Amino acid sequence: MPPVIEVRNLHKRYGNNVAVDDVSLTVQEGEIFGILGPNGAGKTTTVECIEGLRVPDRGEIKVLGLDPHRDHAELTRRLGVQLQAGQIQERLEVAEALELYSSFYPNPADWRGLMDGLGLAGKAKTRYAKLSGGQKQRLSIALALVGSPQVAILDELTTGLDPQARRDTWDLIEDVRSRGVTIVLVTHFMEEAERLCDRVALIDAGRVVMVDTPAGLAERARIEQRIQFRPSRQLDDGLLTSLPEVSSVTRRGETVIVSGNSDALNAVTAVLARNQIVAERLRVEQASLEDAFVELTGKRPDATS
Ligand SMILES: Nc1ncnc2c1ncn2[C@@H]1O[C@H](COP(=O)(O)OP(=O)(O)OP(=O)(O)O)[C@@H](O)[C@H]1O
Repeated sequence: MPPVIEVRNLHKRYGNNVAVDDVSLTVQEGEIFGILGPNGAGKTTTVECIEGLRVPDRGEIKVLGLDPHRDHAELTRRLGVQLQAGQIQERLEVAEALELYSSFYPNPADWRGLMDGLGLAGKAKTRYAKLSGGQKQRLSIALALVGSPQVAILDELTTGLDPQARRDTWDLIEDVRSRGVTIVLVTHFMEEAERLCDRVALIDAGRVVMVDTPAGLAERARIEQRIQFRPSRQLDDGLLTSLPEVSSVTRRGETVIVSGNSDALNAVTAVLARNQIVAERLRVEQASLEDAFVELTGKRPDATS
């Protein structure tokens, strides 16, 4: 089956500023595909080129076999895009907005169901301008899905939502995917990517660093284990940093955090035993997507540029 989205050697600059240097990626039908990267990495520019909102300087893009720029009108009917603030009329009420946008599409979704699913039923008669930030966000998700798109592109899906609304939105996205919709998700939230995405492209400085499953990325970052404990008495970090199995030792308050390969736990406990130190509140964690992000880009996912 041909990929739903195919991006080859995308390059886009704004004046002298190269926003996207060389991005290639493919998204298969029915996937939830994540795009992760630090601030300014070129994620939004990449998806705006995919949506046909920006014209690439170089490279090729095909979405559902169409050219996003040349076939923009056709693609708009088949692609769901989250509208940004400013693109929705302030005076429209929630139900009016959903009804209006659903009328633009040949086979719209049940907009009342979307309104309920996104917890907006109580706000049906509220004007857009009077909604809270989280409610505006939920309406923008509903509007992205109201046309029953084959592909939905969601940029910063749950930014501004409280934890419960975020989880409800994840459930909704999984439900949408189970109906065969292909989803591209730009996100800063590692937990979101781990929970939802089948594959993730990690983008840094306008280039794709790696594409893999969230677990695959964590593994490829080669941080296999993280060990946390509180030593029962004073511990010289040098005892641990000198171990070949250990790559780093840091401290958070009284807690010692050791990263290392899969033999690190045995090596660390042996050293502690030799020095009559008990590892209290011992916890061993496998590497997360966040660890991989930091390892592969040298930046934190929530850092501002
Ligand atoms: N309209 C524009 N005009 C000029 N420069 C821009 C424009 N849009 C983005 N840029 C610049 O292009 C680069 C990539 O921006 P882009 O918004 O694509 O990154 P991003 O990964 O989505 O970042 P963020 O996570 O902060 O939203 C940045 O240096 C940004 O300042």
